[in-house]
Amino acid sequence: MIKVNALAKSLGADRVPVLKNISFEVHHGEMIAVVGPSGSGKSMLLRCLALRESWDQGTFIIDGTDILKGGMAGRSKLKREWAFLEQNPTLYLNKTAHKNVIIGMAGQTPLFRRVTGMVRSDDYMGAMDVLEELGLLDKAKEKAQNLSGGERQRVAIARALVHGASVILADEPVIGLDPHSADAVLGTLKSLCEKEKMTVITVLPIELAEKHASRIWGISDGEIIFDIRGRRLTMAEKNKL
Ligand SMILES: Nc1ncnc2c1ncn2[C@@H]1O[C@H](COP(=O)(O)OP(=O)(O)OP(=O)(O)O)[C@@H](O)[C@H]1O
Repeated sequence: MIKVNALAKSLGADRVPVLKNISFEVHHGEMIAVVGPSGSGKSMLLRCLALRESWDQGTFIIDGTDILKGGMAGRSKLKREWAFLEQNPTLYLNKTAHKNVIIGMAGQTPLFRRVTGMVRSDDYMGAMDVLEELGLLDKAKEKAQNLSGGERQRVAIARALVHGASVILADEPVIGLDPHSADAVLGTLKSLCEKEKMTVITVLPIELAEKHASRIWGISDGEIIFDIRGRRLTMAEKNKL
């Protein structure tokens, strides 16, 4: 279980509050969509959870371990097992989509294979399977620099899946995709949550959140103003955002 209590974050010399008193509990297998207007703090929330930003205050407990107070062990477990997909994912632009996914497996690949560049055939096929699942089979041999923003996002998702991430934090992972492809990618993530108990926390547009998420957080002005199970938002909830 992930438990956050009273997370607060402010920025700049004036310490402008960006996140205020954020508290929640998340169970394995949930797919949570974060919705809210531009500038409300959605990306900052994900960045804080990924430990890419320091916290001004708050507690962060994962499966009983206090991540902010527990020394390096908890932090390195998080860095190892959580994947953070930013709006512009970091890929090796001169390497193929498939190679970018394989690189995500480096931690599980014996050193001699990493040094020699040899890849086990089941690793190779595993990466191909995930690329196919995400609708990228025909792009597997394409260099990342020739992929669109949405395709790069999916390569980053594939890398996280192949790497065996238990938690995925994704900032608008289907931006730029046509509706059919967006549904397919989010459907894959949802079924991984349901079947493999993976946890996803992702910034999404409202209509995709309503369709795919098991839970929706509405964020406005740095606060979670509603926390509901996945369903269509009421007009009152939309008006609060
Ligand atoms: N590095 C920074 N320095 C100063 N202010 C920042 C910085 N990063 C974010 N902010 C401010 O923090 C607030 C929250 O930003 P954040 O990027 O989390 O919003 P968002 O909800 O993700 O917006 P969008 O939907 O447009 O991506 C905004 O007011 C933004 O201007």
